[in-house]
Amino acid sequence: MAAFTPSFTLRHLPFLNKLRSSPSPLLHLRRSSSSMALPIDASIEHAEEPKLDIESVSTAIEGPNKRNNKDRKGSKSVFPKRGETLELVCESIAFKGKGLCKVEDTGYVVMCDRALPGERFIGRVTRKKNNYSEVTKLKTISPHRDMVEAPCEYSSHCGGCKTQSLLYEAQVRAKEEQVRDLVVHVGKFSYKDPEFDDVMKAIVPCDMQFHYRNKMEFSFGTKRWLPKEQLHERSEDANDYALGLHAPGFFDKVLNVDKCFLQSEPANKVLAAVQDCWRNPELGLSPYDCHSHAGFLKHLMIRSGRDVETRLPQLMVNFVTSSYKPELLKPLVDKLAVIPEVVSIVNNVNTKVGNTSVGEEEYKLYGKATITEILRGLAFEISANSFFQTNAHQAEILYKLVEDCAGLKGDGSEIVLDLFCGTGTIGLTLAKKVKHVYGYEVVPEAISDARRNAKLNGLNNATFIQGDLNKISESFGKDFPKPDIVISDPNRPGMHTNLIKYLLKLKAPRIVYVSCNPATCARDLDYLCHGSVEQKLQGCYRLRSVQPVDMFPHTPHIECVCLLELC
Ligand SMILES: C[S@@+](CC[C@H](N)C(=O)[O-])C[C@H]1O[C@@H](n2cnc3c(N)ncnc32)[C@H](O)[C@@H]1O
Repeated sequence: MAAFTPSFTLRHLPFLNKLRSSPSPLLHLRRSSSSMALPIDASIEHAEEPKLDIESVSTAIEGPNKRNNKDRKGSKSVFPKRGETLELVCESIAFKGKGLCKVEDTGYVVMCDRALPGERFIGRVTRKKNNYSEVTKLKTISPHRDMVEAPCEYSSHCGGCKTQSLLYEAQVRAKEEQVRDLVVHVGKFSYKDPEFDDVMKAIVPCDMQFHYRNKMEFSFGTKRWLPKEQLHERSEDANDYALGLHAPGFFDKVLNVDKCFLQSEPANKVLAAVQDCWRNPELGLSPYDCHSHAGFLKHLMIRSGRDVETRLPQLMVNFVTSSYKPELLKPLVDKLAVIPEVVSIVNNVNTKVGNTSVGEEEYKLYGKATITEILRGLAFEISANSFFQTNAHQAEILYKLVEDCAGLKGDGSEIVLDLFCGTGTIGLTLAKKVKHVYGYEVVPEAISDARRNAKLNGLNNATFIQGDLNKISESFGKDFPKPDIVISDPNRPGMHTNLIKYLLKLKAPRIVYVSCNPATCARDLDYLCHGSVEQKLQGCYRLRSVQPVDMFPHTPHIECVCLLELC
């Protein structure tokens, strides 16, 4: 029986779509030929240094552009030169939401930010990567397919939403196709296997396509970023401060925004109130300058939740500043405290030059230090810096899928190991049906929240332990009985090789792998099912299902819930 070998000459989706409709009954869902020559292996084998970037993934999907520097006519280089302009048509959306295009005649792959399927445009080559080139769009000749009017005025510049002008159905279709491609080309599962279409579930769309984010972090900046066509509007006014979102690709430039369609209406009231007054010279507030390191205000974080009893919205406002000067924040606090939904205002003080929102110290300025949210019937307390699912509405669906995959007997006999447990949400939503939940997480505050959340919900069969799962030692696992079900929900880099080694030795009957990065997820599924000679891993799991879920409409992010069963 022939195994599937991803070919360098694969066409992208049209090819896969054709194959999908005619699966061969002779082939099995198994590792493709071990003689994978794709350079992806070198860049994605190491979870400790995850280098699964757009380069490796586009290579994985497309195959590298041939190393032959002549085209078929033998005269012209296939590699477009830096600065060269090309007329291109976007074929599909690839990893990280970039538009994938091919140069006419040579088929050379170029990636362009914000190019959407069907769009014909002029692009300038800006960068040559190993196997493809990056292109900046100069001018659209004809628009993309499935075009809709974007409701947000910032959508064509803001780094947050990249596909607002693409019909939602087309967005989810593209995400579903990306997951399939990654499972085949990075995960090395064969689409020709008769089970493949059963394993690959249709994406679950999000029925709330705007205002779904419960956490937004806006940055303060000394100089507002303007798109080229608005540069003439730049005022010569010394106070050209901005509060908004980072311009795509710039850590130091901020696009000023007065309203964001991804956050709730009450959260927009907070943003508007701050925008309304923070530049007032009488307040003496200054934005932090990440070059000179002068200035006070770093970020404005707004978190939304719901009151457990009334189910009414409640908000936490977190000012991240470079020093502790509560008197400077007082006028802002007074202005925000009158917004009925605001129940908590805190100040994270980050004195370091780094511009992260987690401070060394946190001070409560108004109300409570936490807000609450309800998920699968349980109440959760959330503090400023702990991880909580950013789309709580869709998290209900995600967690239901996790529970379905866990396939609990419901007799209270099973042990669940909840890896990367955050504030304990997944484990706790399963706790009532199992004997005990053991949760592991690196952030100490999240562990405190998880313990508090267990108490809050009257659950005393959950143990949460703080630890770095990238640094597990031989003794890991000695503190808990062998689990029946492992839930693993790592952040974007996926699982460390040592953790995968541990899981392969542990041999729990089921692993439910929840992922926010289908590329690293596909790599880890490959390790768990097929093993790796280079990493000395012997795979022992069978992939039963991969369920993509759209948690973040209009953005390139894709969540997946995967079920693995011990062979
Ligand atoms: C995608 S979140 C999942 C959280 C949780 N399962 C949930 O659904 O809310 C990933 C979590 O992994 C934690 N994390 C990241 N790296 C870690 C590491 N090396 N060891 C342990 N936990 C880690 C993060 O702090 C974060 O809480």
